[in-house]
Amino acid sequence: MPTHREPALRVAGLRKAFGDHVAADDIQLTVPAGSCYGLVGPNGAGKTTTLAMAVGLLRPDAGRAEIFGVDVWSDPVRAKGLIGVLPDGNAMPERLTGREVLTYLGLLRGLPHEVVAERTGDLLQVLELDAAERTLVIEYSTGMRKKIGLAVALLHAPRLLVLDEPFEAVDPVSAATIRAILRGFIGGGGSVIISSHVMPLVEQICDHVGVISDGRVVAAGPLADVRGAATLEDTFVDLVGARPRATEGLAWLSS
Ligand SMILES: Nc1ncnc2c1ncn2[C@@H]1O[C@H](COP(=O)(O)OP(=O)(O)OP(=O)(O)O)[C@@H](O)[C@H]1O
Repeated sequence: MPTHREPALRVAGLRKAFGDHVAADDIQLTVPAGSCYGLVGPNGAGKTTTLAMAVGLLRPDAGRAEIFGVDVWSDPVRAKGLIGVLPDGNAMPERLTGREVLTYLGLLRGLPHEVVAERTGDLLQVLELDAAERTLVIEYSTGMRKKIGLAVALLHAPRLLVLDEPFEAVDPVSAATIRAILRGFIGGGGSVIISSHVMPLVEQICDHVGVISDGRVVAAGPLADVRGAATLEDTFVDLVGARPRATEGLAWLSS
């Protein structure tokens, strides 16, 4: 039986290879309940692969993942009921309006009609998607897609939000709205994991951080412990190895 003392997410020994390429290798992460956890790493480091395995979207070659103590792979229905996921790429019904998407997915999750209607109205308003009431998702901008994805993730009032690049392609005003929603969610007892490349943002909203490089966790823990006296950006570059490329190779750019 899960208890409040269980971590929001615990993964151990997670591994995934695509052909010869090991995208995630022996990943260990613990996300304390009530925390905002930033998963950072360079392009192709394995963040999306790790999160997809952690939430039951991608079957690992080895290892386990637990949400509040519930095993994602042996008890998927219970585990998935505890989480709201904003996946990378975000596939969703496209020929529906935002309101229709939320209504459809809310009813599919078994929420009562009046609850779906109330929450849908609230989410569209708070995320400022209500002005695009007649717009189909297929016509949404990338930032609007992130926002409707976040609304879908929040709709069933999960205990843990897992958000892959929630701020990518989102304008500063919408980013501030999303940050406020996440703060409110954590203030209400929720837990959040976000993957991001934007270190100042992770530093601003996260209290824990995990750094992934080449499919491995190279640092993890409370933000203050991981970054020490430096900025997260500097720590990150130190940990993953700065690889500045000589610009002489682009000499043709100089006039
Ligand atoms: N379905 C797949 N088939 C083959 N290779 C894959 C697949 N998914 C991911 N990979 C590879 O696994 C590695 C890790 O990818 P992943 O998307 O997890 O990285 P990431 O840290 O999320 O990167 P980014 O920040 O660029 O989104 C990359 O080398 C990627 O090319």
